[in-house]
Amino acid sequence: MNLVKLQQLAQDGEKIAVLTCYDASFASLCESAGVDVLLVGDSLGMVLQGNSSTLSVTLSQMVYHTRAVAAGTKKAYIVSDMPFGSYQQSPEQALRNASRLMAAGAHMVKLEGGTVMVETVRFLVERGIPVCGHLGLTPQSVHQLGGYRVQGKDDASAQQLVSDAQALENAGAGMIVLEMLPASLAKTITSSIHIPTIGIGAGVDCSGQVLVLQDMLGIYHGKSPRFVRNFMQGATSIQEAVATYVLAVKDKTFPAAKHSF
Ligand SMILES: Nc1nc(=O)c2c([nH]1)NC[C@@H]1CN(c3ccc(C(=O)N[C@@H](CCC(=O)O)C(=O)O)cc3)CN21
Ligand SMILES: CC(C)C(=O)C(=O)O
Ligand SMILES: [Mg+2]
Repeated sequence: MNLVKLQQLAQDGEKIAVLTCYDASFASLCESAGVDVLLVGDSLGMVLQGNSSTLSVTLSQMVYHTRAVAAGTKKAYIVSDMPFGSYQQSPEQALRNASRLMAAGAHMVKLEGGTVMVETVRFLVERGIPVCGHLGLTPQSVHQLGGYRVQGKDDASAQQLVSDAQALENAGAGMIVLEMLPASLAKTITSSIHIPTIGIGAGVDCSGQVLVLQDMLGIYHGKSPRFVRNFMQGATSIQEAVATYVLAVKDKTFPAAKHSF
């Protein structure tokens, strides 16, 4: 998989199946089950480390898990989260730290934020590092947002999110994650830009979907958000559950209305 192919899939209306992945064994399994993109997410701070937010995740931890995922795959496209504090200071800081993730095997880095990140996104992209944006519920801002809540519910914030997405695309972003937005707004954003949108709690009309692997296998220790479906129900193996997820994303049966806002 590569970015040109991902953008082609989106243009052709074929949905992109993404899962988070933190290690080589699951990376290999997800790849053989047909997952298009593996996201080494900073959600590992909650899922692997048991913290209540992603804020404590370090760059060296992201490098370690990126290496593991890269070692377990041959063809999957690997996107790695830039952790909290590793890119907000300056474009130069972001380049230095994104380079470590790329050297560890990432094909693209993801960072949270809209218009404020435009200069940084352009700086990275012009220097050869593909960048994924992340809008809506941006978990690294949880203490500012007041919890893991749906975003973009009023007209002003919805308008801001549309212009943030356009600004990220203009800056050279190759893809954008949309997290916990009303399905109608995610649809509007997706049709307002030309790069793929990957939704999580953002309805079925994004170009693709992402879930945390442990959530969709029903093995996360915390309470599952509403947008999660347990794909182990009815499956006889993890491999089959992941393959069912890929099919459900491709045929647009996931997410259903009950997983959306
Ligand atoms: N295991 C896991 N899954 C995730 O999807 C995830 C992480 N960790 N860590 C990083 C962020 C945090 N996310 C979260 C965390 C909690 C809710 C949650 O509790 N949602 C409730 C309340 C919704 C509301 O009040 O509006 C829900 O029912 O969806 C949602 C997203 C999404 N990401
Ligand atoms: C949930 C996805 C989008 C993420 O950013 C993560 O896993 O950290
Ligand atoms: Mg993340």
